[in-house]
Amino acid sequence: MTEELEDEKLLHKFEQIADRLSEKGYAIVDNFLEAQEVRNLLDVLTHHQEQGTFKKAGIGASNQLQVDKEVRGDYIRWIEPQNALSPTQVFLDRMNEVMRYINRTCYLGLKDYEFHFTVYPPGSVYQRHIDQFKTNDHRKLSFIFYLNEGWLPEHGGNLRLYLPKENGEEEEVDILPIAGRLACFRADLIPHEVLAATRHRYSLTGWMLDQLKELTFL
Ligand SMILES: O=C(O)CCC(=O)C(=O)O
Ligand SMILES: [Fe+2]
Repeated sequence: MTEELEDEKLLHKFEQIADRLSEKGYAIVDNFLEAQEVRNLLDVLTHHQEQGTFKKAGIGASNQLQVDKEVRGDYIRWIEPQNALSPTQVFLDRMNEVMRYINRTCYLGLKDYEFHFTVYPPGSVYQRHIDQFKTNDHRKLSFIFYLNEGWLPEHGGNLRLYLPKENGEEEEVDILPIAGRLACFRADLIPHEVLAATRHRYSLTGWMLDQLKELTFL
């Protein structure tokens, strides 16, 4: 593929994200990275797992950490951009481009982002929640990038969004966590949950913030 055509395709993906976010409050884009780039990210995740650096995820802001298996069963490892391995850097660079594009078109005033690697063991869930902390509302957009090759509907593990409708009811949207798929939604508006899967479910999860990360404790 020529470089120009590649740029055009990428721009189209950014447009899709921005348009769908402003129209519907969520967006799904497939093949957000090349298949090989997705595989490289899964290799990095596996490497971090072998290092034993994943931790059981908690609920709420870090200073009121609570670990509750019923509510949330995933394991996470935060990314430190300054120490990121090159496949992770490729992902972060792409997210940076997304952030700049969204800022030019959606005026959300995004200033920074934070991401972690995520593993849901078989049978684990994340019960219905929204991603904005009560004590810290700097998370504007939520992003999940899935790394699961050969994922089939019978494996379960959907991300289920509950979209508010005008009549006060909700519309459910189910999203399979397939390799190369990026899901994003308004962190302040859209309740969602992760359903149990029969396989390990791998992803990168993160947020775009309207404040620099090092200031979000303010
Ligand atoms: O993995 C997903 O599909 C969603 C994860 C999620 O909701 C969260 O980490 O807050
Ligand atoms: Fe969430």
